[in-house]
Amino acid sequence: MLTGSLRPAPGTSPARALTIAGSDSGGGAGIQADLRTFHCCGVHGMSALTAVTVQNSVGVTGFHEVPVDTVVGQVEAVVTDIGVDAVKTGMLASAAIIRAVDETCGRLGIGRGGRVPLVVDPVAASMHGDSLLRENALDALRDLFALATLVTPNLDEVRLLTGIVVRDRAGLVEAAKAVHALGAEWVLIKAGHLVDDPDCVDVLHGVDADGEPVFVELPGPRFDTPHTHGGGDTLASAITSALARGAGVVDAVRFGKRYVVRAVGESYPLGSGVGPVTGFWRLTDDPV
Ligand SMILES: Nc1ncnc2c1ncn2[C@@H]1O[C@H](COP(=O)(O)OP(=O)(O)OP(=O)(O)O)[C@@H](O)[C@H]1O
Ligand SMILES: Cc1ncc(COP(=O)(O)O)c(N)n1
Repeated sequence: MLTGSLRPAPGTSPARALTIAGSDSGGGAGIQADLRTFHCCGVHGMSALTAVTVQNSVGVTGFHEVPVDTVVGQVEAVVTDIGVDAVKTGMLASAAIIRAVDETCGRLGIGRGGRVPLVVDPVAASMHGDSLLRENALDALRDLFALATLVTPNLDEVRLLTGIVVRDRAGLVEAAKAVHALGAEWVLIKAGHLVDDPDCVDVLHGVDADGEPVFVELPGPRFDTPHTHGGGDTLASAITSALARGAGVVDAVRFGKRYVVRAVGESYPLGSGVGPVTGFWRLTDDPV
């Protein structure tokens, strides 16, 4: 449970989180969703942009990668000056960017073996099925898992990464074991795409301090809405915010699930296609 004011006490600084991800010009997913969620979770948000997508509520018509040196430069600039308490990756776009992020994070003490937790959301495609990852980048993405405190694949990403097709809740557990075997410390399998299940029960899997396997079910309702754009980003960045504020992985994931359930429950239509989840549901009116 995260307690305390969301705003820093006068003269103190809030926890700091960094997203390494792509821009969604429609504002529903990507760095826009991540920064919105960081702010609403009381965390100072920073970004290292990897790609600019041409995107709206109907789909993604193209993307342009940021040069690798500029991606690395953004990470180094903020980490060496401002410092960081947790990092999240989203759309990494290409094998070259993934490998550079892997090397940079390892060198700066981000991820397993370091001081700073790393959440890897292995974004491969948009919810419309448009690719957000260049061909031949899957091996680099799998390699990055070895550095991850937590990876958060959806069911399409599970299939791409492991070949496993999940059809029911038992399949979620099998998927969690298979993805965990790729090297991450913890794995959260998201059940949003299991559309025949009346609920959305995500599964978290890792190993406890005694080396014993741990499985945690994250139950939640399934809302009857098409407007779930950015749900995965909002979940992973809420988890990252909680980690930045000092929570352990299991508590951070429970917080993230509570956060995204509310965001999906209050999602809104936008444009002529799929609207976003409300990552800012925590905002309250300021009576003036
Ligand atoms: N219709 C829904 N009602 C309630 N919760 C949902 C719904 N759809 C997805 N979720 C929840 O939202 C989170 C994101 O899950 P999902 O499987 O959709 O990930 P994703 O595909 O990566 O998201 P995105 O659409 O952002 O790519 C999970 O916690 C999931 O259980
Ligand atoms: C820049 C960027 N990052 C991530 C997503 C995935 O989100 P979704 O699956 O909701 O389309 C996206 N569409 N765009």
